[in-house]
Amino acid sequence: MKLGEIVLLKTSHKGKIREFITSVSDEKFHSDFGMIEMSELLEKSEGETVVSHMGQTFVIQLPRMPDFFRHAKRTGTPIMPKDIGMILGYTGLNKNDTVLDAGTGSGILAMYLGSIAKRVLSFEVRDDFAEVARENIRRAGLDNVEVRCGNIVDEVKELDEKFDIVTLDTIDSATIVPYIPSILNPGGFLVTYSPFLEQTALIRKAIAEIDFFEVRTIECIERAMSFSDRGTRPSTSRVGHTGYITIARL
Ligand SMILES: C[S@@+](CC[C@H](N)C(=O)[O-])C[C@H]1O[C@@H](n2cnc3c(N)ncnc32)[C@H](O)[C@@H]1O
Repeated sequence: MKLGEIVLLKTSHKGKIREFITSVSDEKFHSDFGMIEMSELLEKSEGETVVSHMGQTFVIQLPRMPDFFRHAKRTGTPIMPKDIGMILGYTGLNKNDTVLDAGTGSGILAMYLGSIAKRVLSFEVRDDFAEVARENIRRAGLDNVEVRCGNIVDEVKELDEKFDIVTLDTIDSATIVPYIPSILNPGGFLVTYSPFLEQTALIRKAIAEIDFFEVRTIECIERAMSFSDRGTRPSTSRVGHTGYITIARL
C-alpha cells in the first residue's frame, strides 16, 4: 500500500463484520479492537492482514463505492444503489462524460457518478450539507467532483458550460427542465429522481414541452432472497419505496 492510500479494514467480531475506512499514514489508528500502526500497511498489499495491539486481525481491502455509500455521513435521504444502477445503466455514463448534479445532499449520487465520469459539478443549496458532501467526496479520494453551494434554479441560468448528463434530485426539478436544452450536449441525458408521483407528473409535463427523445419513467423494485434450512423465499425485510426515475434524451 502507498502513503495516503484509502483503505478498508475489515474484521469479524462475535459473528459480525466490523469495518473501518481510513488511510495509510505514519500515525496510529484506534478502534474498539485495539490500535494499529498504519505505517505497517506500507509493507502490505490488498487481501493481506494486519494485527492490532489487542491481537485482532484485520483484512486490508481497497474501498469501492458501496463501501463509501455505507460509511458516508448523511444529511438527508441518499439515492439507493438500486436506483443508481438504473441511472448508470440507462445513460451509459462513461469516462469522457461531464455531469451536472443537484441537489448534492450527502453527495452519494455525485460520488458514484464521479467514480466513472470525467467531471461532476454538483450544486447544493445548504452550506452545511455542501460541507458534509465535500468531506464524503474527499474521503472517497474523488478530485473530479466539485460541490458548489447554490440554488440550481438560479445557477442553471448562469452556467456557460454544457454537460453530457444532468441529474436532478430536488423538489423543484420541474422548474429546471426548461433550461436543460441550453446546458445539455446533443444526445445527452436528463435524469430526474423524485419520491412522489405528483412531482414526477410535473417533470413529465415540463419534459413534454421540449423535443426530448426516449422519455421513460421507471421505478426499480429490489427483492432480496432469503436462504435458510427451512426453505428459500423472498426476504421479509425489504427496501421499500424509494423514488421514480425519469430519463429523457435530447
Ligand atoms: C434528496 S437530497 C439529494 C440526495 C443526493 N442525490 C444523494 O444521493 O446524496 C436533496 C438535496 O437537494 C437540496 N436542494 C433542494 N432544492 C435545491 C435547489 N433548488 N438547489 C440546490 N439544492 C437543492 C436539499 O438541500 C437536499 O440536500
